[in-house]
Amino acid sequence: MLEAIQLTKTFKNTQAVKGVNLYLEKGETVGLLGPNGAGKSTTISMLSSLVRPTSGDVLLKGESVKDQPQHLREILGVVPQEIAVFPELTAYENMSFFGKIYKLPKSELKQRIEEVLTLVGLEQRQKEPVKQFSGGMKRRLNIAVALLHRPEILIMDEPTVGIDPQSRNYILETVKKLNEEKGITVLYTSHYMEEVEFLCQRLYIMDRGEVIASGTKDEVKNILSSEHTIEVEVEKVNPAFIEKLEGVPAISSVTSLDKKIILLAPKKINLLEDVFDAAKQTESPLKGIQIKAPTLEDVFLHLTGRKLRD
Ligand SMILES: Nc1ncnc2c1ncn2[C@@H]1O[C@H](COP(=O)(O)OP(=O)(O)OP(=O)(O)O)[C@@H](O)[C@H]1O
Repeated sequence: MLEAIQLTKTFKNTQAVKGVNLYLEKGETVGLLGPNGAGKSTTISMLSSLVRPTSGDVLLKGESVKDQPQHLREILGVVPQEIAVFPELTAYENMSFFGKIYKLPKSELKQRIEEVLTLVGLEQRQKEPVKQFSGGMKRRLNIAVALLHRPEILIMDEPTVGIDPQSRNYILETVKKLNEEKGITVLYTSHYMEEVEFLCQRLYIMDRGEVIASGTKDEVKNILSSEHTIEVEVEKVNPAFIEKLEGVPAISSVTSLDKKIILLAPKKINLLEDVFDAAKQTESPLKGIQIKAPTLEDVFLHLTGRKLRD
């Protein structure tokens, strides 16, 4: 339905996006995952025709949107990261303002506003000025604005950052409902692995401007299917201990995070003895050891050497 072909964006000296390919099939919810600065917002701005690519193209139903972004805008709803509503106006007045911009017929406007405000759970609060809303309520209103013109595709840029858990759950449930009941195709940008796990059928992982892994959730986890993760808890990370572990041939990656050292190694190999030996030789007291199946978070760690939320 919507496809990015070798999208690239360079800002002065920064190559924010470096040849990204991705696609959305009708009816899917797709996750775009990556840490801050990975290039997610720039990618979706190009996908939505808000930013012109340095090179590459965006295809809607197989046709380039470069010279005709209007058709894309008609069927696309974009929920930006920043809240883009007027604080002095009520929720209803905000919706009415954007409805007029979208040129919704007057006869339809009132009913449509009520429909979308109900969808995001704000129908009871529609007469209140937005400045009285919590951060989560403002974000829900932001989503309502994007839905006003009945888009077929919804692109959401980290819609749950910095809000209370209740609003977050509400937003996640709303996105699920929009996809499952209304058939809206969703591209959901996030740096929360668990949100993508809950919502999406497929995902793209971006880092430093590039897609570094993609596929269904299982396909991405299978990148590490023959590996297991060993989490070693320590009182203090001792560089000599890390160095010793890095010297163990069977360990494919060693990452230290706070007071945890995360090791990846083939499932067949029992590493416990090597870990205990390394700890003893470097006089590093251990607080605990856990062996786990890899998660999407581990895949990210393995591919980049960093945690998603550094
Ligand atoms: N208008 C701009 N001018 C210059 N550099 C920019 C501009 N927009 C983005 N960048 C840079 O491009 C890179 C990618 O930024 P982008 O906002 O796309 O990442 P992101 O993955 O969405 O991160 P975040 O979660 O922080 O929004 C960053 O290094 C950023 O500083």
